[in-house]
Amino acid sequence: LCTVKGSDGVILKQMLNYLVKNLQNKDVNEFFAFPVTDTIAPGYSSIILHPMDFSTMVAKIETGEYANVMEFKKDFILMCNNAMTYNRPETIYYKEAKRLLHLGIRQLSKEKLLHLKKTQS
Ligand SMILES: CC(=O)c1cc(-c2ccccc2)c2ncccn12
Repeated sequence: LCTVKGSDGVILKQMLNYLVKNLQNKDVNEFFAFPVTDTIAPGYSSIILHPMDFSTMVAKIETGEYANVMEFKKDFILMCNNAMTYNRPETIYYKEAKRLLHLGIRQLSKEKLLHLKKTQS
């Protein structure tokens, strides 16, 4: 049961869960599924000060930390930019981040979200 006040929170959560699932499906190697550790990426935590990954985004959706889609989009862009900062352009991680970023920006574009909102209501 959601009160009238809380109803938009439920709809936003549904929408964000739909969007994060769509984006995760594009990360076929699951490079962005979990936080990058210093073990697999030497010096990562001293180079990347604001780490982000899909599991963290999913947790933030559940705990209602995103007030709107724009805040969610910011974390997605942060996650891709981190990978394009730490990894060299010739690496698969950089390339995957660049591809994911472009696919995500398209999916999160205003017109796409407007259409999604219409289909939701
Ligand atoms: C996202 C990212 O920067 C990343 C993911 C990985 C990664 C590799 C294997 C399995 C899961 C994540 C990674 N490994 C070395 C250097 C960077 N990375």
